[in-house]
Amino acid sequence: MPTEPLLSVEDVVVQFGGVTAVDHASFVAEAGRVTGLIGPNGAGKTTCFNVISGLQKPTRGRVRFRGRTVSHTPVHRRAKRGMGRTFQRLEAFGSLTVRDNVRVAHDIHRGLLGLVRPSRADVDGLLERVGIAAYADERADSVPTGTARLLELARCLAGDPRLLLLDEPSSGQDETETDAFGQLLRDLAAEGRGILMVEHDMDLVMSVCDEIHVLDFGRVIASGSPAQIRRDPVVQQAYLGAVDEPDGPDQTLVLPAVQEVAG
Ligand SMILES: Nc1ncnc2c1ncn2[C@@H]1O[C@H](COP(=O)(O)OP(=O)(O)OP(=O)(O)O)[C@@H](O)[C@H]1O
Repeated sequence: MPTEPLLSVEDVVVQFGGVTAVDHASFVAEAGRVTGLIGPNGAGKTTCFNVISGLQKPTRGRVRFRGRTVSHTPVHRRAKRGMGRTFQRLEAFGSLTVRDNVRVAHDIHRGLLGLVRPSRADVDGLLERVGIAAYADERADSVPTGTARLLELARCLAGDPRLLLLDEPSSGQDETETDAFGQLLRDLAAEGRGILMVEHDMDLVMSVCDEIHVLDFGRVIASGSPAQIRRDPVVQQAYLGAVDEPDGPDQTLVLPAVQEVAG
């Protein structure tokens, strides 16, 4: 009998007044795989993340996670069931050290504030895992943006999630950091975690994802492997069409991958 995917988004619609932000979108994210969710600015990616994590109720459709429908389950219960999320904006406590931020996240996730403290080795192990141990004693608001993004990931991992929802996790990272980050994502997936990532860095998306879903005007216009997505004419049109519009990060980042194929 085929097993159900870790996460399924099924025929989800989200309307904000007259704006249809998500338009009958269906896609899955599997355990042990890195799944990319890409699309031009305003395509509905963040709204999908909000529906999946529980910040936004779908107008219609449903979300299934680990075999249960969670469309109306509160955020904290989804988190408890194994859903972890990082945000585009940084959420860490600026006046605390990097180490204490992870310690607090650990306490919050385990719901044992003040009763069972994680050991320093547990916390430092997470910092080492994401490659920011050297910043352990720095205030969170003093570290570079790329490091702050990795701190978000460490805080998320403190909850030992089965599914990680990562919203533009590599922004602010330089090329070396992004390469290391890609390897970390592969390692996390190899442990059996599912990763669903919204990301504008197409080199990272194409090198690290097992599967990619492309949104445009709220609709899923393509799903497939990086190679399939690269050569999909509908995807190329969605991005090439965006060239006529004001400059945004999507266009410059995506076009090289598309042109590579065209050439
Ligand atoms: N709370 C809201 N109220 C009204 N419209 C909204 C709201 N949130 C999002 N939208 C609209 O829904 C559409 C999808 O937005 P969303 O932020 O999900 O796109 P996105 O793909 O994440 O974009 P970006 O890549 O720029 O972050 C856009 O037209 C946006 O203006």
